Amino acid sequence: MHRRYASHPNEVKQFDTERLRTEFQISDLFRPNQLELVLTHEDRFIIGGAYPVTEDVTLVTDLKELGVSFFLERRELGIINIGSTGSILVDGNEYVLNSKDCLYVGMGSKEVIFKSDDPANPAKFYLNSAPAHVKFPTTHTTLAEADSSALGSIQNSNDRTIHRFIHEKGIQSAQLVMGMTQLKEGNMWNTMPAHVHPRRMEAYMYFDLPEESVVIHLMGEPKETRHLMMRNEQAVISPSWSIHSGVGTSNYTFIWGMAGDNKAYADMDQVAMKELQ
Ligand SMILES: O=C(O)C(=O)C[C@H](O)C(=O)CO
Ligand SMILES: [Zn+2]
Repeated sequence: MHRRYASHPNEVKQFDTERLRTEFQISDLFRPNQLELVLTHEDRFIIGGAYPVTEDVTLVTDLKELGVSFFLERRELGIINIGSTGSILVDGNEYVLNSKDCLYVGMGSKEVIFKSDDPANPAKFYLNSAPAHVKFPTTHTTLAEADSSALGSIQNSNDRTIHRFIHEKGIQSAQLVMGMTQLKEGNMWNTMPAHVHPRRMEAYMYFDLPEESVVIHLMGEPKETRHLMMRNEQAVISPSWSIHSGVGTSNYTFIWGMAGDNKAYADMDQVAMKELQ
């Protein structure tokens, strides 16, 4: 498991591009037949990828890092499949996930195994995990069953659909909140006007982005913004004090995951456009 440390906004002001990428950007989440995990000290959130192609992938890590006897002993897990159909075995129970389905796995689940239906069209499982203090049932939600709403407009280049999977009024969790935003063709902006939520950290993972395209991700305090060039299937950590917004050279989809003091998706402190610098 890789590790990222928490940061102070005054320190981040001094970072050059390379340091910003080292601290906040996560590349190479999906390696064939591997599990990749990054633990950030921002709310001890874990961002990961499980990519079973010709072999199954099991949720295992160096447990010394977590101080427990199995991964989900004191944690919960959210999974969204960004590939083709696959399945997840949770303590022997099989859940079939089509593209863009979500599975929540509750605290206490001992064995989690990721499988692809077809090695020629493998599943790709994106993972978010947060510490948990209570067990909630393992729950599968399809994209059609998500709590979805339209946001933005073509005039503002941000006509998009927000799909909420794990949140206050959806799949129940201890603190994990997770969903996905799809931008319609010809729309490039996400989360502008920007916001912060000092109650929760957040991670974005951009995908469905053509190879030659980038998303210019904006982070930092509203009056001290920085940017990162994001490519397909890369994630970015957003500390609770940072905005998180982006503009692509084409449309794209991204998964957002949060952890912190509440699970209220709408609890955001909006930043007025004139405030941004
Ligand atoms: O496009 C958007 O706007 C988003 O998807 C916003 C994220 O869901 C978010 O930042 C939630 O706090
Ligand atoms: Zn946010």
